[in-house]
Amino acid sequence: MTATKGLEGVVAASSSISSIVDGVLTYRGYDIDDLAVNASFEEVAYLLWFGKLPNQNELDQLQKDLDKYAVLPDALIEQMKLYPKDMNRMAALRSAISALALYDEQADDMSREANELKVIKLQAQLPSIVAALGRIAEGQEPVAPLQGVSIAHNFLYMLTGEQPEDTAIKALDQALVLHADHELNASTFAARVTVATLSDMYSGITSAIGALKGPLHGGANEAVMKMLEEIGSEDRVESYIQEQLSNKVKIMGFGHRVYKNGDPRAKHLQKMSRELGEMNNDLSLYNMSVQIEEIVTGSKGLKPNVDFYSASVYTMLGIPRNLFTPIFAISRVSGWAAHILEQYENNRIIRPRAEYVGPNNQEYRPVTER
Ligand SMILES: CC(=O)SCCNC(=O)CCNC(=O)[C@H](O)C(C)(C)COP(=O)(O)OP(=O)(O)OC[C@H]1O[C@@H](n2cnc3c(N)ncnc32)[C@H](O)[C@@H]1OP(=O)(O)O
Ligand SMILES: O=C([O-])CC(=O)C(=O)O
Repeated sequence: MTATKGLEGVVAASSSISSIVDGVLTYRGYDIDDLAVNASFEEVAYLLWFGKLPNQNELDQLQKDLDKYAVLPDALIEQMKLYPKDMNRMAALRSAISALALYDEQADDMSREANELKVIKLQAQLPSIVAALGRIAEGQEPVAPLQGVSIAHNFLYMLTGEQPEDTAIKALDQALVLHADHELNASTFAARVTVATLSDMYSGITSAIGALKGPLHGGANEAVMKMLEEIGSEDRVESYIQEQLSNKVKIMGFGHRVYKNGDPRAKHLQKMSRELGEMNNDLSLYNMSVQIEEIVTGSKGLKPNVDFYSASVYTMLGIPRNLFTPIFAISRVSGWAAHILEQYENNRIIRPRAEYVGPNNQEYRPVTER
């Protein structure tokens, strides 16, 4: 038995949710380039869960269901207020989603019907939790969700307490579409491993949030922004990046396990970053990002991934850095939930083997003889 480090190239599940073939990403057979410019996040979430784009009645019903469940249990809000103010927002989100299961009487009901309802509840509640955590950490009261508006609109409203601009809603909605699913990435795999033991959906999503938090995965978007802040100005990009590269430090937001010729989502986020910069009359973050890309791609051949330009996009939308990865989770919970439903439909426990490389033939000696 020989291990494949990082399971590179190992096909570990069959799935009909999303695919990456020759650098083209599709959700249920729809090209991400098509969905990114034409579909709303709600349509995409429905597509991932139910395998088809919704008609108007189905979309209206989804909106009603999301409205119904977006309101958080009071007890959860009170609990979140007890979290330390300097909490890591992803750790707090992981804890809050785990706690949410305690307030769902159907958490352990494994029927398809109950699981589909949990999908809607989680999609509705996760944005409310992220916005509430953002406000609580700043010493503000959470803002109750609006009814009848998109998740992008509601999230920006709940975070700021103010009606967002249409351009901000559109940009966030597109970012949510782009992040919704991505085949067997680390957090989706974590979710599938957890529920393949026939554990409940909340456990699967909690595992996924833990996996997304790391800087090699979803946490990279915050790490990119930290890097941009450290660089500070366009004239410092070249020296900063060259120094990192010569010290063999990874440049966050670059590289990918599957895409070797570029992530198809990055160009949409780059365009959004430029457009927001032009609108704000401040292209500095965009220009710095382009310079970084030129240097890293030029010297290492590495291309930006989905996390690279999303950092400048979210900052220009006025979102604090420590909420970038939670926003990724607001979108990706749609994909995690679709994968969990798929796993339950055709389940087998996920239990690979390990190649043992430790010592052999050891003999036990009593503690007094060691
Ligand atoms: C939503 C997402 O999860 S997208 C990914 C987000 N993560 C990041 O942006 C973090 C930075 N990138 C990385 O760490 C990696 O590219 C990953 C985690 C995305 C992929 O990892 P792997 O497939 O294991 O690639 P691996 O780390 O083996 O890289 C191959 C080579 O490229 C180098 N490399 C990969 N990414 C980078 C980078 N961002 N900066 C500098 N060098 C890099 C590695 O050091 C390695 O070089 P070597 O062969 O000389 O040792
Ligand atoms: O697929 C991966 O390994 C990481 C990624 O881009 C994602 O989860 O969106």
